Amino acid sequence: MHIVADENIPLLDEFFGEFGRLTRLPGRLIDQTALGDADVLLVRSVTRVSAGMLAGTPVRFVGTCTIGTDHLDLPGLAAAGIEVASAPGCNARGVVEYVLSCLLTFAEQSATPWQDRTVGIIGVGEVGGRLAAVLQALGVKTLLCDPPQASQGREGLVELDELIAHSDVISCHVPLTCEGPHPTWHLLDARRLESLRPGTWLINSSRGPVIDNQALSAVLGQRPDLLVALDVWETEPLVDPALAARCRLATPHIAGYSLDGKLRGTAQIYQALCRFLDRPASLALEQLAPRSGAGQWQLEPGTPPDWALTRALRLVYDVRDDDARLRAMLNRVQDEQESREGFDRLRKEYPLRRECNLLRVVTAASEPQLARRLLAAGFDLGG
Ligand SMILES: NC(=O)C1=CN([C@@H]2O[C@H](COP(=O)(O)OP(=O)(O)OC[C@H]3O[C@@H](n4cnc5c(N)ncnc54)[C@H](O)[C@@H]3O)[C@@H](O)[C@H]2O)C=CC1
Ligand SMILES: O=C(O)C(=O)[C@H](O)COP(=O)(O)O
Repeated sequence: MHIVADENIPLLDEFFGEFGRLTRLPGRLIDQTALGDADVLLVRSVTRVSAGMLAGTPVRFVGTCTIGTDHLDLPGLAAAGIEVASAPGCNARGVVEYVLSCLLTFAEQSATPWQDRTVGIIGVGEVGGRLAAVLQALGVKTLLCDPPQASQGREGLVELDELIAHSDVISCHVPLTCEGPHPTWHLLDARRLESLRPGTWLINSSRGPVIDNQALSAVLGQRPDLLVALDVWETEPLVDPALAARCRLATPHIAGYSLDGKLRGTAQIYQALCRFLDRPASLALEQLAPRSGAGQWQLEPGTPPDWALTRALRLVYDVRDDDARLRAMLNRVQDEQESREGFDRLRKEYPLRRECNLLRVVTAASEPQLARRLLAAGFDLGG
């Protein structure tokens, strides 16, 4: 068997070596010619895969080690009889940590406590659902919008315009879709962006085109009161430098880039391939992954209780580091091609980031009450 895979997928040899020959390629360079006689294609989010691309190749299985699937032509691949697997939820915890870190940063920048703000969450699936759970456990008021779930009878959800009208913070966690009853392409368009409440904090770690970037740049030019964090960009890997300059936080699509999240993605696709080939999945992530990050964080002795959670979050992940790296790259590059390459390099050479064990950090700091609330949220805070 011949497997062609994005070189940025970790543990490729360990999980897929037993299946046959492995060819690693930069994800953006995988095309029909590169596939050659491949039977299996393993990608992350930067490789667009359609039935046309696979026509004439032996590929019968496509696995994406990511949550998002907008880079795959799912109906076309299904019609061509090609099996497709993705990795739901694999890096959701990392994205939640990203959003929490944005909240802390905006709170510091605006000298406003984030716990007092109403957080509107658009898309309440793996990421949005976990974010809502942890915020609610911390006593933060949330407004949730998810029309697909509403149409299936889920209660307690609001319409998007109502969410916008009543939220101090808005965080987007929808898939990118252009068709169907609830498309998300330009979900936040000029009209909705103009209607944001004064001082709104807006965070997008879903997909770039969920927000009309041109409209956002124009609105930010008129509305310095809005604090915006963008992890994803409409023209990725190209970042509009003027828009980045108007955002308070700008990062290169790394919200879910914990090592743990990436490894989970690989393991989920390994299991899916084993199912497809009807063979036992003999390898488990626990055997192959480096030891968990648990225990590496310690709060300073005497950290005041009301500061413990903030310190714990900052220790685990600090979005300001990723923001600084992207801005340094944007300042350095001479042209758009260098900018594209710089964006991809920041992701390829991403520093080691482990998911948090907030609960352990907080418990170690003798914060039993806080720990109990976090635990009650059902938020999986790490092993
Ligand atoms: N920046 C990053 O590093 C990462 C980005 N993502 C992106 O985040 C997206 C969400 O991830 P998950 O929560 O795991 O996906 P999910 O599929 O579990 O949840 C998405 C939710 O959005 C809802 N939804 C769909 N259309 C909607 C609409 N028009 N308005 C409101 N809600 C709508 C769905 O009903 C679903 O409940 C992914 O599709 C991916 O594109 C995911 C992981 C990492
Ligand atoms: O899982 C997703 O969906 C994501 O957005 C990934 O974190 C993106 O990772 P790459 O495909 O860009 O490595």
